[in-house]
Amino acid sequence: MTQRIAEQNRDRDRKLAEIRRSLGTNSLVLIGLMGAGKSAVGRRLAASLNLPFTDADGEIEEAAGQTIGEIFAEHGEAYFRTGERKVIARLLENGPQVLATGGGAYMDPETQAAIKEHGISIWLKANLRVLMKRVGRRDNRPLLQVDNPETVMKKLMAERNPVYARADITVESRDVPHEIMVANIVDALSARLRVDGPGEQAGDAPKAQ
Ligand SMILES: Nc1ncnc2c1ncn2[C@@H]1O[C@H](COP(=O)(O)OP(=O)(O)OP(=O)(O)O)[C@@H](O)[C@H]1O
Ligand SMILES: O=C(O)C1=C[C@@H](O)[C@@H](O)[C@H](O)C1
Ligand SMILES: [Mg+2]
Repeated sequence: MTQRIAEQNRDRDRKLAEIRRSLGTNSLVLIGLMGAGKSAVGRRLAASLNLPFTDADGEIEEAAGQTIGEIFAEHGEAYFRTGERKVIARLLENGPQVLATGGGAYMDPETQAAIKEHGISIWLKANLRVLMKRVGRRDNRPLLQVDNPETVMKKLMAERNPVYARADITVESRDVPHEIMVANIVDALSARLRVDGPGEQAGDAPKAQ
């Protein structure tokens, strides 16, 4: 039994090292709807890979000196999207890292192209029930500050899921411990590496070291 656990640990460490090596200067970029777990799971994924973690929403707030709610209220969504595009383009220069994007970021064609060039995109795909349960915990998401947030979420799912589906990797975001989500992402990345080889993971930046 102890031997089996030791073997599993070795297998996991081997996968983590392979992923880390294959990235070169590219980033692992988490995309998906509000509540998918990009921030919470991304932070733990970065820790497992011994990589820096960056949260685009946090960086936007820092650059603006305002919360996302304040930016939406004072300047509107279009202004937020322009800032988001610029901040993510800048952050993508800082790989290797795990980068959690805001829910709408991947909908922007320029951002999508930049992610393709500098990273591996990972869609955390969750169903409506899971998302609504999670976003109910906080009121920091301006798009959901409406009378019927579930109607908005359904509309966003219909609009965005076909676009998120272009991601390099899709991982189902379920109500399981965050560490299980990390293991699922590591397995998906590792499987993709085996299919594509270490040199085919993302855009033009150097991959293997
Ligand atoms: N696998 C999971 N199981 C249970 N709860 C989770 C899981 N993943 C995330 N959560 C919880 O759901 C909530 C929302 O997650 P998180 O903030 O990471 O979402 P997000 O994708 O970053 O959303 P946003 O686009 O709004 O930033 C958090 O309280 C988080 O701890
Ligand atoms: O899904 C969205 O459009 C958003 C998600 C959040 O991460 C924030 O980026 C902001 O609240 C907008
Ligand atoms: Mg987040």
